[in-house]
Amino acid sequence: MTSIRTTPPKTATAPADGVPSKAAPQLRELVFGAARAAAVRAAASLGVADALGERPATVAELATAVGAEPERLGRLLRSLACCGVFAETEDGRIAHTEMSRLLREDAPDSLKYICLWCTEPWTWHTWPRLDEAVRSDTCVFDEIHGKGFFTYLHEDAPDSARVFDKAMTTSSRQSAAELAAFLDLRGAAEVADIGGGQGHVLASLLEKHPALRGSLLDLPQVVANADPRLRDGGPLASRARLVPGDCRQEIPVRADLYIIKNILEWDDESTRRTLANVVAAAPPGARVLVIENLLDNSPSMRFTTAMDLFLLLNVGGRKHSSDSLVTRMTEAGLSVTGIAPVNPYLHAFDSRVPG
Ligand SMILES: C[S@@+](CC[C@H](N)C(=O)[O-])C[C@H]1O[C@@H](n2cnc3c(N)ncnc32)[C@H](O)[C@@H]1O
Repeated sequence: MTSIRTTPPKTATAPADGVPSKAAPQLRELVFGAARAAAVRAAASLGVADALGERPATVAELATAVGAEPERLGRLLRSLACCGVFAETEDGRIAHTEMSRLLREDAPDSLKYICLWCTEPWTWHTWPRLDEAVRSDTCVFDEIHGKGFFTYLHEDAPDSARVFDKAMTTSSRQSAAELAAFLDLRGAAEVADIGGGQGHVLASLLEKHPALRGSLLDLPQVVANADPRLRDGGPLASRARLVPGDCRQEIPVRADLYIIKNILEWDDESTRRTLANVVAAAPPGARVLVIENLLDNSPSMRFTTAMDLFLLLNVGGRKHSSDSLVTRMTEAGLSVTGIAPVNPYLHAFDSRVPG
């Protein structure tokens, strides 16, 4: 962010040539964003999209299928249809749209768990304290719960932890194939995915490169539910090592390539310690690939800037710009050798450990 205008132009909200300004209705809609998010969450929790097939259904049929009160379900669906999530046919039935299909659990590109994760109960306690987070340097989530986000998830909110892991697996699954296609792994025999979630990215890489071996490091409760392909008895188990741990404490893994994808989004001290631990564990010349959605160069600034605030609240973290990531990697002693898009939303920062 380079500059912020402090005095808006006088014409900012004035009607132009008799055309009523859209500013007031737009602002009213904006402050009702919570109603939109809650409506998507309710539809996902009720399983409405899963209950609706390719043939349009009446609200009554859907209400029976999901165990809802028909008149109220109709109100929920009307509100969603206004935004393009479901549509009402001329004879008053409910039909799928491109967006409502994404709420189906069995959709190949399903966003069901991402929608649930972004609207989990704890989010509704943290958003009202955004002004506090902006005013101070405290982490709102830690203040409310007296413990860090991941500790809270695993100690106090196991259902939310499961939603989070499924959401991460969904987004990994969607980017894993692109990452496997993007990555040139010539010369790499050992890869380590740090904070690799349930291991979808690692499994995709091991499947694509039959001689490659790999380690998955994540929190113990996450690694315990790793992708079955990587676990004992799984087809990739003989080439996979599961490493439960805390990457801010230690990274007990030697590899030629370290992948750090969507991890360096927490507080700066955690980022500093994680990168320092990678540098300490890696052999000289090892490759370190940091993969992130950026605040610059993003085709979805509305999503990325919202996620930036979400991270500020729950982990005292942030989304990065190219410059801020390069600065942190360089400060850790890494030589950044290139930045390339993996897909329109993700960028890979390639670097080497000195030596
Ligand atoms: C945003 S997710 C990213 C997961 C995966 N890399 C991906 O891109 O899909 C963050 C991951 O960091 C893990 N994590 C959080 N704190 C950690 C820690 N201290 N040590 C290791 N992993 C951690 C979480 O369990 C989660 O899997």
